[in-house]
Amino acid sequence: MHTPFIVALDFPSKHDVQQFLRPFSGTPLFVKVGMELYYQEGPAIIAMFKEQGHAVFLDLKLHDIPNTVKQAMKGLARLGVDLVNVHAAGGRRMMEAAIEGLDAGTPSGAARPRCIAVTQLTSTDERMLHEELWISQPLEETVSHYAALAQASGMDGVVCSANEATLIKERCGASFLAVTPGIRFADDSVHDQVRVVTPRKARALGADYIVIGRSITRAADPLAAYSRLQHEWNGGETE
Ligand SMILES: O=C(O)c1cc(=O)[nH]c(=O)n1[C@@H]1O[C@H](COP(=O)(O)O)[C@@H](O)[C@H]1O
Repeated sequence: MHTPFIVALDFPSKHDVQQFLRPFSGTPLFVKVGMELYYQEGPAIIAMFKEQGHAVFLDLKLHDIPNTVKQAMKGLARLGVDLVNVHAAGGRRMMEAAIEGLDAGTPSGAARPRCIAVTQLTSTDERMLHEELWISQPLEETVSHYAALAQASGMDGVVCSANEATLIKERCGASFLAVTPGIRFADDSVHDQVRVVTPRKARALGADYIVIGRSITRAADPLAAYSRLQHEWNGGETE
């Protein structure tokens, strides 16, 4: 099993990432490669992380017609990543197609990458949901509904705020993964996130994995920030 700490490597280039990772040398991490880095560096950056022994979450949040998602996932499975994602808003058939593509692209003998669905972005609040997206249900119920739809479509779990993890576990069962971004230390800036939770609270609420970017990557001492994350996840207080 991988470490529960997924570090979001939101950097513009391989050079910047290498500089950030230098103090961690020798520590196998669970890294997240998102649009910013992948669109610049492509599959080679995934191969580099795998060679260095890191687990990889390739976060491209696919959301398109079923056939396009299926064919794209076939290619992503060949990269040997551990985790990928889609937007649950793409609907049941799209999510089923994502799994079909992953099954078809996974090399024989290898494990299929796990696939999770974004319920509602952690930058979304209740007002946005109603006034901009025109979703009339309460946010928590919407997240819970999307999680149930994702599960019925064959997903391995969801991306949600840790605030919703308990609800999702009650509805979908303990083994359905809750991967939770929007993680902040109590004294951190929230930036563009809205539904934020501390590492310690995220664990108490039932998160399986926490995704954390700027609180580590922009910290004055990233290694110390990563240690603080482990400490707080394990129930420790920070002065
Ligand atoms: O799918 C994601 O990883 C994701 C979903 C979501 O709802 N919210 C969210 O913040 N993320 C990602 O998680 C990371 C959070 O980064 P920080 O806000 O810097 O900790 C970013 O790379 C986002 O793209």
